[in-house]
Amino acid sequence: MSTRVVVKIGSSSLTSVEGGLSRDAVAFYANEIAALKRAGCEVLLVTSGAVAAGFRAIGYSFRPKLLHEKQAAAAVGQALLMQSYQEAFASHGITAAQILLTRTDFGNRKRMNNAGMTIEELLKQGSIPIINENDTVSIDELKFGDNDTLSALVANLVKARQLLILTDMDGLYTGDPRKHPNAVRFEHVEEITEEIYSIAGGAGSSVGTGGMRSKIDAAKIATRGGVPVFVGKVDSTGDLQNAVSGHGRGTYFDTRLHSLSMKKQWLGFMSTPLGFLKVDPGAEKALVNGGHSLLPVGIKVVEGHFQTGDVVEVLSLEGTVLGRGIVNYDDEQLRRIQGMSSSEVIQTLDMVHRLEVIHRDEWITLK
Ligand SMILES: Nc1ncnc2c1ncn2[C@@H]1O[C@H](COP(=O)(O)OP(=O)(O)O)[C@@H](O)[C@H]1O
Ligand SMILES: N[C@@H](CCC(=O)OP(=O)(O)O)C(=O)O
Repeated sequence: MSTRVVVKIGSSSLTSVEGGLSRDAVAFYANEIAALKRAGCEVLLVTSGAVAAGFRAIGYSFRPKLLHEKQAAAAVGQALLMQSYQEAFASHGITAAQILLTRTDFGNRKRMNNAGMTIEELLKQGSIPIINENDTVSIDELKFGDNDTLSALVANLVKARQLLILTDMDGLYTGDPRKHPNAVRFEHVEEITEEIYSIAGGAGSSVGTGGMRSKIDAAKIATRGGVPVFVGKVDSTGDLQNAVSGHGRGTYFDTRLHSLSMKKQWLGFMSTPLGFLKVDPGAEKALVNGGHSLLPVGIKVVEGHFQTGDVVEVLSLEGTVLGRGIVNYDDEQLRRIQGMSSSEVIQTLDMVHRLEVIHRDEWITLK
């Protein structure tokens, strides 16, 4: 069986000193990926670089800061980026395919399955799927924000054997090495704890977005879905193969012993919550530590408009996200019964299908 890997290349690894797209960098990564394919791997590429490739061509002298300028630059740059990849891969006899996705594509199972089937066919034909965020339509809640999260969702979708997030830093350090020269690198991270989050900072360069923090977010999504992750640097011939075989210059994140089902992955990382519930400490404990369902009695605040069967996010009274679940009531019913005991609920509503607001089987803890 061939090894299926997802490689994510960030803007910081693709830009020249002047801030534009580096064709040499594109050619280098195409060489590395072609070598991997020759060694029997199926490779998917998630790449940033559209803004970098397009901002000069559209007429800006600097990388734009405003959202609509970035989107316009990305629209010009995406075509140039693909042209570069197409040329680079063609020299290895590999056909490049473009796939543009947004967060809502993952929130909708049909669209997600369609993306999955297209990718499978491309891989079967030996092409390389090249994926970027669809910047034209991606704003605010539609946005992944950075391609790290996108790469993790893609890795889970295609059940990759490994996700390799390539960046300008050779892994996760105990602090951002740009600010803390004595910081030490982690070779392995077994579990992504609060402490790991606290040491991961934002983007180090003017071209990257999200920094190490968004890579940790991505590693969490992928490892919970059963895909191990490498975050590090690939800048010499053979580095990518070394990274795949466990000898890369970077940090390896291990998978959780029990990975989440696709249903729970969807619930936790791909769905779009239509409402928010704030719960008291008793309900928080029951949901997060006790493995229990959420009952009306623990609900303090109901926000948003949702129907039975929609996804809602549950927060503590202080606003910490505890998790997500599929709700058994619409928002109007829930406003009437919030804080009530089960017997009060039965007296209040004409018909009660299920007493639990969220059943434990339809819940994922995110805290
Ligand atoms: N604890 C840390 N360890 C390593 N790098 C860190 C850390 N905290 C923040 N960073 C920064 O994250 C940057 C990589 O993220 P980013 O600039 O978004 O790159 P990319 O464009 O590849 O996604 C590094 O250049 C580094 O300055
Ligand atoms: N979709 C945007 C990239 C967003 C971005 O900068 O991501 P990254 O460099 O991976 O942190 C582009 O192609 O320019």
